[in-house]
Amino acid sequence: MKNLSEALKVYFIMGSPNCLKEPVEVLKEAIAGGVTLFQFREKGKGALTGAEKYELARRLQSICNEHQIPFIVNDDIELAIELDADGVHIGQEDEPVKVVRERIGDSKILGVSVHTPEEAETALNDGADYFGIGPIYPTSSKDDAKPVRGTELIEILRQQGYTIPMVGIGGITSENAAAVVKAGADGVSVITAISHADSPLEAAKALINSVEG
Ligand SMILES: Cc1ncc(COP(=O)(O)OP(=O)(O)O)c(N)n1
Ligand SMILES: Cc1ncsc1CCOP(=O)(O)O
Ligand SMILES: [Mg+2]
Repeated sequence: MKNLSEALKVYFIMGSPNCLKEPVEVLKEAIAGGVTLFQFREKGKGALTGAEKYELARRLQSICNEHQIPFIVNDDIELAIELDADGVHIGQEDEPVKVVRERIGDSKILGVSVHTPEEAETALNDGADYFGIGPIYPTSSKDDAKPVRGTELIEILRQQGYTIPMVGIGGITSENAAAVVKAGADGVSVITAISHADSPLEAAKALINSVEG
């Protein structure tokens, strides 16, 4: 894998509830458009469970593997271990960072959502490899999202000297992505901007262009 900061440039997150067409097609197009990292987040109304969830994860993972795109699993540590995924992403309401780091080992990527400088310090000390920060802008993809705070926390953490890779998340589009990177993020993570686009390929390309400036 290239370095993590590069891999976080355009981080596509998706599960079947986010897709207007076949998830496999959406992911293939997003990869053709240049996304650099993928998170399997099978969550929300109509989300698959059990064998169906496992099967979809496996199919999406094999597409990622074919294209050397790291495959990250959201929340479900069991699934990540079973699939030998490249990493996991957890939030403050998920299993503790320390426990997850022990379970997945040092060679896997561990992403953690942080909303305050205190959470950032703890997550870093407990083994996080990158921070997910948001919602930066209003989002309709997460019912229990915290209040929107713009790019403030990214700026604060960079001012405090944090060098850990960071991505912004929440309501990010090709129109506002550049501001997130300007604030100090290594990249942007998006669901809708790609999964609901008429052309996920063109949407991914536009995001890459905005992030690269
Ligand atoms: C890259 C990235 N950042 C933040 C999140 C949100 O994680 P979390 O707070 O655990 O919420 P859920 O996604 O589990 O609903 C993320 N998934 N990815
Ligand atoms: C998972 C998550 N965590 C904070 S906002 C969000 C949803 C991001 O989705 P979108 O890119 O569609 O706003
Ligand atoms: Mg979570």
